[in-house]
Amino acid sequence: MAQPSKFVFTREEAKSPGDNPIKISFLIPLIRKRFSTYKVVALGFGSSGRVFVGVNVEFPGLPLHHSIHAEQFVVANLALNSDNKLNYLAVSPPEAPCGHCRQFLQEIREAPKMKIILSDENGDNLSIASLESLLPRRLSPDSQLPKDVPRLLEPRYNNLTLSGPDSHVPYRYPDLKPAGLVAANRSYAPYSKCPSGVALVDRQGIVYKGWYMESVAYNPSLGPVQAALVDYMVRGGGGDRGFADIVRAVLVEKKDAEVRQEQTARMLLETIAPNCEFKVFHCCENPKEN
Ligand SMILES: O=c1ccn([C@H]2C[C@H](O)[C@@H](CO)O2)c(=O)[nH]1
Ligand SMILES: [Zn+2]
Repeated sequence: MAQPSKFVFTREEAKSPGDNPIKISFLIPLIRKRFSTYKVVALGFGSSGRVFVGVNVEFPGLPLHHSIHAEQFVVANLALNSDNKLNYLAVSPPEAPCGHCRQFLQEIREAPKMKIILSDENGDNLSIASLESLLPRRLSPDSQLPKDVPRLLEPRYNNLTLSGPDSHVPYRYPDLKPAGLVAANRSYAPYSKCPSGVALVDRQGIVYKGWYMESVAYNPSLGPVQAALVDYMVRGGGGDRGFADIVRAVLVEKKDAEVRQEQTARMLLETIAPNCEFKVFHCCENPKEN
């Protein structure tokens, strides 16, 4: 039987005393023990009743803005598991989500109503604040996007197909190109309209994928490699060997896109997985049917 993920708890496992979802922060010390090298842990309570874990991820050798915040990890974990709502969010005490994450979280529908669980440094004295109260004068996606545009975590399909001279040439590793396209088709890029997806393969031949998630405030956006690394970590990729076990990666994005991930993705992968073979495939939007 497959090992259960340490990054997703089922409804049963997440049951806290009294089965009260707001008490999910009782899980934090447990996770902290498991991930003693990480400093920040976040827990997200999704609409399916599962609890999703996030940790902060730093990349030695790279500028700090490539890091993944624990809260962003939670959001990517929800997205990978197709849970489309984040009802409660807790961060390891005594932290609360930082400003960057408060802004990133705005991309989720009805984000202002999201409940943030706060506690003292021991994890006691729980209280709940709405995200709105923590970020009252925010830049809101509502001012930029029509209501019917799917928000982050809502199902979406970008209608992308592979394009260019090599689009029909099978790649040596047949799983990878379609996985990158599937990821790009789930990417949330409503502002730039430049979606992208990444698929990674480890030494065991297991495929992981993740997609670019944009923020209306641009900088809090999560890159497609970072999102794929969340999948890699959630599913235990690399075991104790970490990212060095990633042997191949593909990026799928639009050719000549205004927001291009290629250079950053290459740099990130070269730094964390020096033996990784990296390939870029281009895509375009299928013409709309009348
Ligand atoms: O809300 C926050 C604030 C910081 N961090 C991480 C980023 C970095 O890895 C470390 C120091 O800021 O903590 C988070 O994960 N969430
Ligand atoms: Zn943060």
